[in-house]
Amino acid sequence: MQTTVQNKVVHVAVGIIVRQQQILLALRSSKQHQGGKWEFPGGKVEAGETVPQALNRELQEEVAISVSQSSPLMQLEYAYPEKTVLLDIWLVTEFSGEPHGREGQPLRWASVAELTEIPFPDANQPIVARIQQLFAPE
Ligand SMILES: Nc1nc2c([nH]c(=O)n2[C@H]2C[C@H](O)[C@@H](COP(=O)(O)OP(=O)(O)OP(=O)(O)O)O2)c(=O)[nH]1
Ligand SMILES: [Mg+2]
Repeated sequence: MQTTVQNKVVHVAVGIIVRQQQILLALRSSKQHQGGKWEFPGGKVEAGETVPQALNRELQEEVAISVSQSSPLMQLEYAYPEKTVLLDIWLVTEFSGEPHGREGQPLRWASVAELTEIPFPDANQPIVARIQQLFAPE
């Protein structure tokens, strides 16, 4: 008999945090899923939360900023062998606080051009393409 291992989709709020044409990245720890890759900060949406609420909470917990302006950019579902994620990706264009890795994770600001050279989780390629499109000169 064939068994299908497909747990429910994990809904994740992800922030593309922009300041002076650069984007904030955080290094996922080697112990995490997709560890050792750079990510756009964010995390799982909890029961009863809206996505903007989850985004604000996660960005506060992970990089110590408060979102003051954001807009939805795209949604992306991706099936890793071990789980499926629904990435709910928001552009964060205004925030307060100076970002730092509150969980000890290294942070970096990357230009849009640099994004193609950086190792991201496998799901992220369409996000990078969308950001490049967004920032492309006319
Ligand atoms: N934050 C973030 N997660 C991503 C990206 N790309 C990608 O595939 N993911 C996946 C990795 C994880 O399976 C999931 C996010 O979960 P997470 O580990 O950040 O969740 P969390 O912050 O709530 O952390 P935890 O408390 O469960 O450790 O989404 C990305 O760019 N940013
Ligand atoms: Mg996270």
